[in-house]
Amino acid sequence: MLNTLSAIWSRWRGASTKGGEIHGAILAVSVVVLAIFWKFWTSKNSKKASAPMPPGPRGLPFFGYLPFLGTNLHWTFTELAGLYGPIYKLRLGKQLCVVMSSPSLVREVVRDQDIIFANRDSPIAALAVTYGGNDIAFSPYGPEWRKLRKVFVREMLGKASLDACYALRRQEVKKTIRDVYINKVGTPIIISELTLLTVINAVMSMVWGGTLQGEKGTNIRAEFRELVTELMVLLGKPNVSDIFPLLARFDIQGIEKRMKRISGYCDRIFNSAIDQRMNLDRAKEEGAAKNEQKKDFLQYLLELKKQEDGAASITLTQLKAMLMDIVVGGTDTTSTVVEWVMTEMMVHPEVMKKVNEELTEVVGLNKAVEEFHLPKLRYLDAVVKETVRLHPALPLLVPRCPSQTCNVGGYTIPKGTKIFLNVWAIHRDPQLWDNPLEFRPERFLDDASKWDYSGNNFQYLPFGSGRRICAGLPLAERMLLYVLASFIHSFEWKLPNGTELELSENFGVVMKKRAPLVVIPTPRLFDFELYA
Ligand code: HEM
Repeated sequence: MLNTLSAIWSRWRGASTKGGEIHGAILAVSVVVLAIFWKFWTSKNSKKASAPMPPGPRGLPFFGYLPFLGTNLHWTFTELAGLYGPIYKLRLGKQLCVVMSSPSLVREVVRDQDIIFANRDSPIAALAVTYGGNDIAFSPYGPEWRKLRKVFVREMLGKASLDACYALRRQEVKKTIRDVYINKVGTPIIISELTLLTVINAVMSMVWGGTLQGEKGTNIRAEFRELVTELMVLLGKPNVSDIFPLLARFDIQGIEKRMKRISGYCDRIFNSAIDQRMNLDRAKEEGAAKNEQKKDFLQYLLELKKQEDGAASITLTQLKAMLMDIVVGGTDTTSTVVEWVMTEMMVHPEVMKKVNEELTEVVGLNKAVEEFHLPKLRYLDAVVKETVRLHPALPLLVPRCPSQTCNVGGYTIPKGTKIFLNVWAIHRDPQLWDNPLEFRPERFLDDASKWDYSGNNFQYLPFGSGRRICAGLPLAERMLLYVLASFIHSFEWKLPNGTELELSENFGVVMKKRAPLVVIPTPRLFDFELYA
């Protein structure tokens, strides 16, 4: 490079006459600046190249560490951190994985190098059910993902839109409470099933409001509950096709095939809802249908789809993939957290007592819970926060994948590595939390501003952090508290005689309780009109 510059310099000298000294000085300075830049750049790269790979277990040839993983991945990962430290690598078949479990490393990934790590390593099962990753959760980082996420977070889940569809959520929660009051008082109920159906009903109501009503609608919701349950199980299963891509075309476990079947079923329902909604809109334009007062998510999305050339316009496939994100991402997660909260309260009756007292004070025994009560339910909020500390619904978040080779914690992380952020371990780290295994909601009351779900405190990340933080957070927060507060305010919940409560976990894409919680409701409110 220096030779080339001196050649230009001598050619220029020959040609120049006046002002030669000034230009000469400029050129000399340029040479020095370029030389410094060159030195800096090469030394930076050589540092990068010399950074070692993280330590980690060797595993077996071909299989890597796969045979030793066990069923509870988050436990194995936490044990390995005890041996290798907060950042280590392991191979699962062909796939290189790096597991991190300290707030400072998480910070490097989701804050300092967020763009590099904003990609997903999408499993085949997820691609099969999200129209090839055309949704928000599994699409790669880029302009399309940014567009979808903006529509989702700002338009659909903005405050105005969530306020506008409160009536739809309320209607479904009330329906469940009425059903329990009429048909289930005194009988054992699997709380996760009751909650999942309530949340699916509420979410579907918000998604397509008035369409798909009546018996057809009821059947579809019941079927959806089963499909979502199966889908989550399949998503959480280690898939040979992901681990050994050469075998992917054989789909040995049949996971892809089953996912495609579920996806096909959902697609038919989405098409039917879209057709009905478009017919309704056409009728409205022609003046044949009454003006509807509530706008559901499908209407928002169809309006965006209509803006053929607009920067925010979306395709029909993207629209349906986003519906899938709401139905799948928003239902099982919420009902799982409700089950964990109820379980912890059963284990800690003194906590349940305090929640009841708060509800009596804030709402009153002569009224039903409304969403405007929620900000005042500070203790219940702390109970939920403590529950998701100990039982984060996604203990390893959704794995990320760097788009280029980079450096984290002084180690080289090659492009394409699958990154697990072990939030479960961070939430139970004794160096970060006093008596971490103790269930003590009060820890979240002391300094409420320090604890929220925004992902800015890297010690507490139940909804993730950074660009890929849960896109449904505003809705999740409302739905979680509203469903819980309504259930607890309306009924007293007791365990069937002789029940021995345990808190063991079942690892999956969403971490559930191994044995479902069974509880018996009795009415708590005096006025039976509140159940009507
Ligand atoms: C209690 C309920 C919920 C929990 C605990 C939860 C948790 C999470 C977590 C941990 C992530 C991964 C974040 C990361 O990688 O940093 C995530 C992503 C996501 N969640 Fe949620 N979620 C819940 C409810 C919802 C709801 C109600 C919706 C939709 C309405 C939703 C939609 C999504 C989407 C679309 C993503 C992917 C975001 C992206 O990749 O850009 N979630 N969620």
